[in-house]
Amino acid sequence: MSSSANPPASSRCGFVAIVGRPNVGKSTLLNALIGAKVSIVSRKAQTTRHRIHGVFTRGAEQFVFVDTPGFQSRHGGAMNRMMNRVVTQALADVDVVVHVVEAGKWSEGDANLLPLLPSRARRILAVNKTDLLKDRDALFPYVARIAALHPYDAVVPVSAAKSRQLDHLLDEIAKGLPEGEPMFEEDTLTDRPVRFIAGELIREKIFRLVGDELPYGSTVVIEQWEEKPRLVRIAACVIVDRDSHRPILLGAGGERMKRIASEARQDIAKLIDTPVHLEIYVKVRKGWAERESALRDLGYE
Ligand SMILES: Nc1nc2c(ncn2[C@@H]2O[C@H](COP(=O)(O)OP(=O)(O)OP(=O)(O)O)[C@@H](O)[C@H]2O)c(=O)[nH]1
Repeated sequence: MSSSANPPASSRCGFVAIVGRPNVGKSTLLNALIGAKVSIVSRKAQTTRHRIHGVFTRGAEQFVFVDTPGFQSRHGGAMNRMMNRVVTQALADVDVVVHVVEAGKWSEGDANLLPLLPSRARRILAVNKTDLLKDRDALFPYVARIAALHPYDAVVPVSAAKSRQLDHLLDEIAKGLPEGEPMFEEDTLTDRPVRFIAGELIREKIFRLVGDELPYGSTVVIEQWEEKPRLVRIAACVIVDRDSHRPILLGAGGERMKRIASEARQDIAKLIDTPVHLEIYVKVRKGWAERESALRDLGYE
């Protein structure tokens, strides 16, 4: 028998969304899953409708985690319906959705997501914070109760904080990734990808801290990246579409922007393992979002 009898493992790559009501541990889980790997990716020439949160490559499998901003909505009524549409669109073409819940807890916020889980994606229920469970036997009736509400493809109890069962979760996610070449290439640690990720980290803070108030038409540009011996000096610019968006970003007395910058600075410093000095400016460029979305519709980013 020749060794060619074993065909090479085919590669898989796909989009994964992590969803769940606030505070269930989505960010912690994402960080635990991708860890520092987020620092060493660069975008291959390709287009995507998604905002990428992080990319994790494991052997021949590439997991592209995407952002689903609509889940941050805390509004009711018409706003809620609008946000549901945003969520539905964001989830329309992901391959895997991981619905995170907190072990032993189930509330309206959890239930509200069920109708939004797309049936064509692989749907995984991740029962997080299992480390807090006093009675592990209680997990079975809990899972059975939720599984009766929605036809999940898999259920995985995890602890994001203690990194428990994460490989098992990745195995279950991988089953839903379509066969295909990786969209991102693993790269050495050069400026470009790190800058790109730094921009994404700032963007993520904006989404977390400004939430639904800021319409989609904002982007982050890294304007300066200066490496000193023990410090990296970064100047970033947030481009918004309207004058009225600037005070939303800044917050009262500039507090909100201070928090965005402070949280982003900490994440970037962790990413590059060097202290960071970060300044963020806000620039208004009228009509920018429209041009941007027109470009995006044409397949450009
Ligand atoms: N004990 C324990 N705590 C956890 C676990 N995962 C997350 N947490 C904690 O739960 C809290 C919320 O975690 P986040 O990751 O911010 O939750 P989130 O779902 O991203 O929250 P939002 O951004 O509000 O939607 C934090 O205090 C975490 O430290 C876990 O597995 N075990």
